[in-house]
Amino acid sequence: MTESLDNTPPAIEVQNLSYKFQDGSNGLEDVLLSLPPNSRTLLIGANGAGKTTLLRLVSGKRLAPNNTISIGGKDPFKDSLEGVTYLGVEWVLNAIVRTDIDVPTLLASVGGNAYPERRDELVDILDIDLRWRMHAVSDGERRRVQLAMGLLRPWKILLLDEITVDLDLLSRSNFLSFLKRETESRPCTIVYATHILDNLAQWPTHLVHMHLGKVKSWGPVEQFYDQAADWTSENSRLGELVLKWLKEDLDARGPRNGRGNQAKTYDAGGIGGYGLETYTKKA
Ligand SMILES: Nc1ncnc2c1ncn2[C@@H]1O[C@H](COP(=O)(O)OP(=O)(O)OP(=O)(O)O)[C@@H](O)[C@H]1O
Repeated sequence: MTESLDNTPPAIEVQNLSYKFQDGSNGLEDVLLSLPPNSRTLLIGANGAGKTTLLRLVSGKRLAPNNTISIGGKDPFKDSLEGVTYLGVEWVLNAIVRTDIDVPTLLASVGGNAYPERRDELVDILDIDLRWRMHAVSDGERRRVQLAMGLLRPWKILLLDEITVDLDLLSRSNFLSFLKRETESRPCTIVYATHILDNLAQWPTHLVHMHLGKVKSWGPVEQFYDQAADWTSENSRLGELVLKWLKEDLDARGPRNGRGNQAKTYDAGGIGGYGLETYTKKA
């Protein structure tokens, strides 16, 4: 049965969520989260921390144990919720956006004509040329069309699994501003897993820090920024916080393949400066 989230505040509640993959390995361990309606959450963690696993479970694409995930009071897997949009790798790889097809046809195929104002706004914000043919566009242009397709229907929950890597800085900034306006103007909630923190410091309302399938810390962003009050700018504050988390996580995880030298961290001279020239090995 497909249910709609129309009359429910889009809160995401996760309780005692543990998940094992088919091969028996641990995916998630005892995850607890409570993300309020209209929040914008950044999901932070090193490669392999469990971000995609969590997003796929929350989206209802994978079956989670009973009573562990609730979206607006409903189970996203059992109720196959309408209004939950998950944009991740499978969606990015969809072959249709590489065929010789024009943009208006593509947008119409995902319901664009039912939401003409949203369609036109997205075309504008993502700077899409309606004359493009999809087999002959750049990766970033293709991604912009895909984003317009993915965001067209007015979702209530948006789960983004790093899908902005191909966007130039201005397109990404416009896209993130659009998402922020959405959460400020209608009942909807966003969780965004990303490694790219440029110009993101003002964006999130909440942070979730994952490591080895566990949520190490989560909460309103102010809580974390308070801990980092002495950092100079907003951007370096978020960047430095995440760099600190990832270094701690690497230390906690320990060496791979039984070799000590692979788990060392390198001081890049501060994230704000992108000090690639000043790498110094730490013990
Ligand atoms: N189907 C699977 N079976 C077994 N292990 C898996 C499976 N899918 C993922 N994993 C493992 O689960 C862990 C978490 O993977 P996941 O894709 O959730 O990480 P992530 O935080 O999204 O990483 P990234 O930042 O690289 O996208 C990884 O160690 C991965 O190897």
